Amino acid sequence: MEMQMKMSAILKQLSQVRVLPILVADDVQQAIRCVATLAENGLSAVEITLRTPNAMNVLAEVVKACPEVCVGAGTILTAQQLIEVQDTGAAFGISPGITPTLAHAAADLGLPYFPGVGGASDLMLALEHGFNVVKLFPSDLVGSTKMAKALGGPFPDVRFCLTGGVTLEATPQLLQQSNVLCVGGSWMCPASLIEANNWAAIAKLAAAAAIAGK
Ligand SMILES: O=C(O)C(=O)C[C@H](O)[C@H](O)COP(=O)(O)O
Repeated sequence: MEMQMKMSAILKQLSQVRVLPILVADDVQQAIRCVATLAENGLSAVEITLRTPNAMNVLAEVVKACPEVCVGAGTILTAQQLIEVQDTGAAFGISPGITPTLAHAAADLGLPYFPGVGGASDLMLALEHGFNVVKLFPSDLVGSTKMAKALGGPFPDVRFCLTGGVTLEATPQLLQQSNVLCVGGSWMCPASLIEANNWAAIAKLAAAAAIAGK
């Protein structure tokens, strides 16, 4: 599928679910079980961070095991990681920030990509490379909806995924800001519950998050 079509499909999905769970996992079976639990409870898109030694393998196996889920990769810090992410068949990539190298590489690869921004200069770099949907990170520290609203003045066509410090309680209000596409967060799949294989607890957190996104 051509990049623009892939991107449109992802944006449509994110605009429907509006809450993107962020998973840190190193064990393939736990990650598959976690992503399946999130999806069964209404969260049909997920970001798997590349923060653990086995994360790229986890990503590849989740992509294979959960074809009904829109699986993306997070914490992309290098162009090499972007290439590896595309090879896994992941739907999209996300970074906590933006560099010219990453922006060039993502544009060249044609992988749907959401760079991270913390302010206007980052956003201008993203726009130079054609990226107008970005992750605002760390959202709570750089002003959350106030920042998104302020950036909406000079950049009216940009939409944000607010990530970093987002909570269940804050979600409905954050999603009311008109240029916020979605929020991301790790609260519905905390490491302690994954370690404990407590899928029932994750199911409850996911269901509540899905409702908050409606
Ligand atoms: O590693 C990355 O690139 C990330 O994706 C960072 C995450 O977005 C945040 O760490 C999630 O923030 P919390 O919901 O506050 O845990």
